[in-house]
Amino acid sequence: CVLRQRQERTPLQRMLDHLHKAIEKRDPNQFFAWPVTDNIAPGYSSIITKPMDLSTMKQKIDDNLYGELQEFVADFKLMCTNAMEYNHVDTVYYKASKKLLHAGLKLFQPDKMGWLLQLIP
Ligand SMILES: CC(=O)c1cc(-c2ccccc2)c2ncccn12
Repeated sequence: CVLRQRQERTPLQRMLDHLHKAIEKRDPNQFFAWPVTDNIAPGYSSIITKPMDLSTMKQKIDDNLYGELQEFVADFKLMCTNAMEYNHVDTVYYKASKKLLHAGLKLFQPDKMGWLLQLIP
């Protein structure tokens, strides 16, 4: 097998690592940590066509699949809106996703991102 030498983290990857950690901290129950399975959420895979979760987002950062910040933000929004689509408004999951969405979007605001945006040449 070809030994893949350790790839250097690009400035964008380092910034996304930071944002990913900040989002994880805002999901203390780890509702968004792993893909939602049909076992825990009946019919999920037939209702949600584009699933997304934090472990998948982490893997995409590591595989350098995000070309720019907006692609990361889009996956974050997808993860939250999926939960608001599948779960009824009076569930813990709906409420947690709404709260996480607003907390996350505050993170991405330029003024909050100031020093982070310096990282990208
Ligand atoms: C994110 C989401 O929709 C979700 C996470 C979970 C979940 C529950 C416990 C542990 C981890 C995730 C869940 N359970 C039932 C229905 C929906 N969910």
